[in-house]
Amino acid sequence: MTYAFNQEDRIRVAQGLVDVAKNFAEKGWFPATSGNLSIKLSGEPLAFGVTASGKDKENLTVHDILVVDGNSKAIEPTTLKPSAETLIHAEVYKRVPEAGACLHVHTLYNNLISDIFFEQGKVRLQGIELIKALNIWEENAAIEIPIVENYADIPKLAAEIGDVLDPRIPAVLIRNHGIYAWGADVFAAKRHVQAFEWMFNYLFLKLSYQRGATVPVELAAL
Ligand SMILES: CSCCC(=O)C(=O)COP(=O)(O)O
Ligand SMILES: [Zn+2]
Repeated sequence: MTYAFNQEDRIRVAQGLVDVAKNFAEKGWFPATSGNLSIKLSGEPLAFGVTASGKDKENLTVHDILVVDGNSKAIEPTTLKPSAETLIHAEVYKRVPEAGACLHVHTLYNNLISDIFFEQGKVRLQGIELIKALNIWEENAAIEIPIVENYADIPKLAAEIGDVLDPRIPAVLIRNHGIYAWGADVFAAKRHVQAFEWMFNYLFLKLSYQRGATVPVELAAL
């Protein structure tokens, strides 16, 4: 298969990744080099720009991005190694053809929620205004975000994510690991990550209050 992607498109993708990384880094969403990000290049066959493995995403530059194919193999000359979790991005793009960007962050609240609700296989959110950020507009809407085990075997983890994902819900949680969320473009994917993170913070604090916990002032002020 010949890959002849447009260099202007490549620049768009690399810059888009740097911009979204800056936004998430300001929120502290890339602890200890965790997280990875991708944006699809235009056209067929599947090719996407993805962050290189082990880079400090808090200081991401366009030199930390490489272009890979649907098998997660680099399709340009590079010394960079694609993210260890690139297969998950490829799986999302194969299962959700309309997805144009896929973003992964490890945060405290997505980890807590993924563990608390793991046995149920999903976490339900209902009646929260930010559900509308997912383009779901019905009154008192309820959504369920699937949760999968954190397999060390990445092909197995990617396949499991592909099996459980619900095309109506643009995210999957990995137990005690983080969230993968996607959207038609990087703007939508970023909005989805931000909405889920806010709702997980909300849910955790609400559960804590209901169970009689005294919530630290700095968290209560979020
Ligand atoms: C230090 S975090 C462990 C790996 C991980 O889960 C992650 O998101 C970052 O991996 P990458 O290869 O994309 O740097
Ligand atoms: Zn990760």
